Amino acid sequence: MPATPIIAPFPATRLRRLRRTPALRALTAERHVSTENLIWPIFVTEVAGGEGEIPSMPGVDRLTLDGAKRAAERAMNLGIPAICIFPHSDPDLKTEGCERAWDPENIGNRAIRAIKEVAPDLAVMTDIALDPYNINGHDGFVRDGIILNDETVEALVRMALAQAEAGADILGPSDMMDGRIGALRRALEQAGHKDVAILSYAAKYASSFYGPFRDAVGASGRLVGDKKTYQINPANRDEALRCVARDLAEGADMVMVKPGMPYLDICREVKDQFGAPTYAYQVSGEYAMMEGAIRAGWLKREVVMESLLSFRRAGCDGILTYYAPQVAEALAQR
Ligand SMILES: NCc1[nH]cc(CCC(=O)O)c1CC(=O)O
Repeated sequence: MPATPIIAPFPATRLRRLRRTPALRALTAERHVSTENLIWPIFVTEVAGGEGEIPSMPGVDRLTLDGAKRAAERAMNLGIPAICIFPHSDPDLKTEGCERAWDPENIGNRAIRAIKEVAPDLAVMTDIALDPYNINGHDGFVRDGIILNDETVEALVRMALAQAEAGADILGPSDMMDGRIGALRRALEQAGHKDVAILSYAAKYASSFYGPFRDAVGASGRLVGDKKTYQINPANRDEALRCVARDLAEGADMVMVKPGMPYLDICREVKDQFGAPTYAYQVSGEYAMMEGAIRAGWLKREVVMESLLSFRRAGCDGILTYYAPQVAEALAQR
């Protein structure tokens, strides 16, 4: 933007001139959403009968391993560049020690390999946090009600190495422990995974908008307490910027703001201050709000594209959204 926008007084300036026809509006559109901007989060289950629609996320299914392969093929055919895997793990195999988190045969790692088989060019992103494998639903180890930082970071490193070994392209640490990015980056270098990217959930807030996601991965009933001792207070902006600065300094390649729509100010600020590849996560609760209202007939489906444009306007390079395949299909039909 020029420092002083030049604007002649009315009637020389009539801003409506450029809004008059679709062609003029297209010519003057400042931002676009394209398929290349999308990352598609999917839920993969290993529980027999665990597949099917997630009640609080109508239109989103938990997938079997075969379903995940089909989703990957669909993403590839649509031109969606990346898919992000969230495991719905067997509740009987969740433990306090979270050992399954770094098991090469856990459902997340099996899904990475299965997807790479059918869609080798699709970027596969993962989630790094202990919650899918933790008996108490937290992202870190719990001792006497306290979430342990340093012990958790060691486990996250093991988890990350297993994911890199399985073929992940982008690792997504979503745990909010301190020092994890540096520890992950060092371990990846040492293990020869020099080109595995880290998309840090750098500005991740302690949000109630994650509710439907916790239903989807089967963590809702388990979570003891809340995540406020590690995720950011929604009141804070400076702290989020310090988190992003810290994660970039420790070796993150890309950064994320999460949730999305209630935190657009943070997206803009992060992009302006750091100029790094910046992503927003349009989380499960945002999906549920829009989809619920659309299905009730209270909002039109156009709100989806409008919401995605808001991220582009706020400076995001891409968006993790459950709407990715739908939006890609709509864009392909234009
Ligand atoms: N590590 C957990 C994780 N990874 C992504 C999400 C939320 C995604 C969504 O709501 O769509 C969460 C939930 C949480 O922190 O409790």
